Order: sequence, then structure tokens, then C-alpha cells
Amino acid sequence: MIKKLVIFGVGLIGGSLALALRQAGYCETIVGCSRNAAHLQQAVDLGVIDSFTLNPQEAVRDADMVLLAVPMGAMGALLQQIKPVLPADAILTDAGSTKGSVVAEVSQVFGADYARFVPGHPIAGREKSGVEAAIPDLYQNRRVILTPLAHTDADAVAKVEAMWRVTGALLEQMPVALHDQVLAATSHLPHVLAFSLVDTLLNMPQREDILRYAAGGFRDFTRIASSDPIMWRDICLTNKDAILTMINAYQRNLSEFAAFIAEQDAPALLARMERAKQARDNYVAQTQVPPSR
Ligand SMILES: NC(=O)C1=CN([C@@H]2O[C@H](COP(=O)(O)OP(=O)(O)OC[C@H]3O[C@@H](n4cnc5c(N)ncnc54)[C@H](O)[C@@H]3O)[C@@H](O)[C@H]2O)C=CC1
Ligand SMILES: O=C(O)C(=O)Cc1ccc(O)cc1
Repeated sequence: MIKKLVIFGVGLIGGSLALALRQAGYCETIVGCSRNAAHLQQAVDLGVIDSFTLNPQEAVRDADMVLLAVPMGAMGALLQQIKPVLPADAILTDAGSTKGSVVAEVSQVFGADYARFVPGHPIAGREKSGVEAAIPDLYQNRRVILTPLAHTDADAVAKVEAMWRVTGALLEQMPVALHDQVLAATSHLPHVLAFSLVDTLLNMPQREDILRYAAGGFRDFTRIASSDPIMWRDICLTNKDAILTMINAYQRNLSEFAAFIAEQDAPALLARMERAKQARDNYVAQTQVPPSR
């Protein structure tokens, strides 16, 4: 049980957590905080949070658990605002898509030995944003990765794990750097590619015909280009090295495909496509993800 949970950013991610915890009766009160009173009022009206404030310092007073669920670029300023008033025994955690940058920011603001911060990342989401997109079962059977540091309190980690378990999530731990490399490969690179593909087509003189005759493959491939641009700008900026490594690897591979096509090398092209199809089919067979998530 949590007495007072404070959620900074009551959008898809913070709102979905709040809905699941409220459904389970796991919190005495859930307080939302962001910069937009209309969105927070909507969250109250939708039964996502109990109350809200626009004042971060007021929000964290008497808090037991504080979740940062804002875009990566907004985390640093919030940390500085709450630092003077965050109760010493409160647990601070986050749901950000990259971990290295928020870990560095917490260390800068709260000190390198601050033990009450538990970095976290639910590997669940969708291309829709805002509290209206929040659903209570978003985390059901989905992974939540925690990346605690050597000095992180074991008790704080256990309490964050317990909170996520209530949502039906599957908890895992991994080092910060590994998290950022793995997510750059499977999440950040695909989003960059989807944005870039649509952007490429927009620059073509025949763009209207191209989009008019696009088939299902285009829709599947580009679904995630409908994701929030601010969120993805921030993810790219805060996981720069790992994402650039993946973009370089992808560019090399794409060049190989281009060479096979240019040289009409049918066996090489087929071998690569067969290998990729096999890997993708195996992945899909092993992971049963509902299409909406
Ligand atoms: N959308 C997704 O599928 C996933 C997102 N994440 C991470 O979760 C975090 C939140 O993402 P979503 O819930 O999707 O975004 P969202 O856009 O649905 O919600 C973000 C919330 O943060 C608030 N906000 C924005 N800037 C702010 C600021 N400067 N100060 C205070 N509040 C501010 C907004 O008002 C909104 O309520 C991000 O860090 C994102 O990287 C993690 C996993 C999945
Ligand atoms: O929309 C999708 O398919 C996603 O991949 C959602 C998502 C976005 C960001 C994350 O950090 C984790 C999951």
C-alpha cells in the first residue's frame, strides 16, 4: 500500500499506472502535477487521480512515492524544483524511456550517493499520448525494467517493484548502460526510422500519389511515426551515443541491401530476407502482444 503517490505528468504512462493502482485500491491518494490545469482536471474527471496541483513543491509534501512520467527533457527542472522539499524517506522513481540521462540528473541534483531514486521504464505504450489514452491494463504482462545503482536502497527497489506488480507487470533489472543500448536497438531506432521514412516521402515530388496508394505495409511500418514528437525528440537527445551506434549499423546494413539490388544479386538478397523473416517470425511466435499495445 502507498499512502500518497505523486505523479508528475498524468499522460498515457502516468495515467495508466494511476488507473491500475486505483482499480486495485493500492493508494490512499494519488496527486497529479504538471503545467496544464485543464489536462489535470480532465484526469480527475476521468477518475485517474484524486486531486492535482500545479505546484511541484506542494505536490511532494508528505509524499511516500513520487513518479516522474514527463518527457525526458522536463525531468531535470522538476528534480531541481522538488529537491528542497522532497521528504527524506520518500521514494523517487521514473518511467522515462532512457535511463542514463535521468540517473545523471538525479545524481547532480540530489548527490551521487542518493539512495532513494529507483530508475524505471515500463516497456509498454502506444503511439497515442495524453490522459485520454490511458488504460488500466496497459502494463498487464508487460515488462518493467528497473536499473538500480549499487547504492540504491534495496527497500526502495522492493517498493517500486511491488507497485508495478499490482499493474500485472513483469519486473526485471538491468544495468543503466545495457538498458540504453538494448532500447536504442529495439525501440529508439525503429521510431527514428518511421519518422525518417515519412519525412523522406514528404520530400518527394510525387508525395500525394505516394500516400494515396500506400498499402497496409506502409501503415504498419509507420504507426509509430504518429507518436509524440516532443517525447521522441527528448529520447533521441538523451540517448545520443547508443542511438547513433544503431543508426550507423542500420546504414551499413541498408547499404548492403542497396548493393545487392544494384548488382541484381538475387541469392544474397534472398538469403538476407530469409534470415530476417525467420528471426521476425520466431520473435512474433514467442511474444503475444495485443495489437493495441
Ligand atoms: N508513450 C509511450 O509509449 C511510453 C513513454 N514512456 C516515457 O514516459 C514518459 C511520459 O510519456 P507519455 O505518458 O507517453 O507522455 P504524455 O504526453 O502522454 O504525458 C506527458 C505528461 O507530462 C506533462 N508534461 C510535459 N512537459 C512537462 C513539464 N515540463 N513539466 C511538467 N509536466 C510536463 C504533460 O502535461 C503530460 O501530462 C516519457 O518520459 C516517455 O519517454 C515510457 C514508456 C512508453
Ligand atoms: O508504440 C509502440 O509500439 C511503442 O514502442 C511504445 C513505447 C514507446 C516508448 C517506450 O519507451 C516504450 C514503448
